[in-house]
Amino acid sequence: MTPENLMHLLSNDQASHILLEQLTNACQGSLVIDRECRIVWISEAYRKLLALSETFDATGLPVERLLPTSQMPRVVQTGKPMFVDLMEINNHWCVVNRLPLRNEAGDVVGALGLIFHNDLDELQPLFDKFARLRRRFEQENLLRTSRYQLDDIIGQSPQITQMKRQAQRAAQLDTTLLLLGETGTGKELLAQGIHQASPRSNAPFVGINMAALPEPLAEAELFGTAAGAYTGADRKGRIGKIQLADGGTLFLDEIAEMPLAMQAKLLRVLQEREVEALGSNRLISVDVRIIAATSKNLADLVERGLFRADLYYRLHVLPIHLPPLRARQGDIALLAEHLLQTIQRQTHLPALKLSGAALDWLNAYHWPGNVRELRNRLERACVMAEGEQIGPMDLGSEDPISTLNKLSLASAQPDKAPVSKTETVSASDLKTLRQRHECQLLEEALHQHQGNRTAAAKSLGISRATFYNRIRRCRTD
Ligand SMILES: Nc1ncnc2c1ncn2[C@@H]1O[C@H](COP(=O)(O)OP(=O)(O)OP(=O)(O)O)[C@@H](O)[C@H]1O
Repeated sequence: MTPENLMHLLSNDQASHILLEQLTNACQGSLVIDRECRIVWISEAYRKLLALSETFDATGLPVERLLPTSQMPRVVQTGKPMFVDLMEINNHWCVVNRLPLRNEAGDVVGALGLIFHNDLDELQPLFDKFARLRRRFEQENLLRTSRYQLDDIIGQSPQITQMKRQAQRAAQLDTTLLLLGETGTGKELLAQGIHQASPRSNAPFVGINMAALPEPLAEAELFGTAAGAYTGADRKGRIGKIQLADGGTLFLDEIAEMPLAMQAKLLRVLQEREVEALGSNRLISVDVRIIAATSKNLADLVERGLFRADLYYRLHVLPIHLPPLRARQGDIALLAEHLLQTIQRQTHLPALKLSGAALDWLNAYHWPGNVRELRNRLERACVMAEGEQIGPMDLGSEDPISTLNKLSLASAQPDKAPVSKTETVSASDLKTLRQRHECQLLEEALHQHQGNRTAAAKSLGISRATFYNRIRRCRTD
């Protein structure tokens, strides 16, 4: 790709050409990607910095293939520039500036990245400190970052717009938050977005899923263990997630699964802002913002004595409700388009469009696994579709679980799925029927995946935690 071709992407006017040439000369590397995040231009200096061989043609490659941690796709996606970011490229510390490129109509057509690594001597102490900290964190496997911003939450429905507004306001406050929504509605995405939009964005975002860890492990993970208190791997002691999140945000996913004894300890952290590692009698002050999330009805659990009322009130200061996908009809097409682009970018599968019938099916489906399920179904469709369009069958419209959910759709949205006048199905029949079918499907999926729960959950388009909960319920009923 020549600079002329590049200019064709941007505009043909001479002034932009000269400006780009000057920018390229002024820095020690420049890179341009198009809307699909593929490289359309890479300067000679950048090629040298990356030590690319002379014959290697990088144009047309997804930028993440050349630079796996590149933030350029984010710039294309958000249309917002990113100034003065630190990035290590081939053992050189660089200062990177990234700018969106727009056409005459103002639409983002790509992004330009400019790298500086000469004459940065005065920044050397900063680089050294950054590198030292990073090494330490990597060695201790402690590096945690949040990948998402509030802008990454796709949707224009009134429900999602209101939720984003609430989240934006909540980000500025430092209070504890409780995110309430079904599985796959984007609670973790929202928690990360709030952290990024908060004054704590430069500090760690640490997440823990209470449903994914057995009780004894969960306590050590969260509160840490004191040196010498245990034998084996924990002999040296371990920093708990609460302490790791010091200065930043701690995301407690599936909080309803937290054992009662641990709830009491967490309450102390919330009240006193102090943490005591297992096997230690020393209290350490911590400054963390807690964002908890659940898909359960916590108030109901409190009534049944399964969740502490005092902790519930501490957490319930600022609840944010995430709407289920079936209640955001207007967002389904938008999300599907966005997710298809992401899947195609990440997997390099051919670009496919949804047929009208596929879109109708997406809009009519009940979405028990919400956005996560939508993504999984689209991913599968990209692999299964034989033509240039994705049809309803490619999305799994004939799966037993889809049919099953049409039943629940009938009960949830009576105006969308009329029931024959002669049929009288009681709600409890439907519930039992659904549960029985669901248990069968869960067991079948588990069998198909040789007992691997993560794979089984994935094949059903639900989270691992939901899978654990549901199969536990099936086996105890
Ligand atoms: N509004 C949205 N825009 C774009 N992607 C979304 C949106 N909501 C959810 N997703 C995507 O859907 C997937 C599931 O989201 P996430 O893990 O945040 O859900 P969750 O509510 O925390 O699920 P669980 O309760 O099962 O843990 C992720 O890949 C996330 O990026």
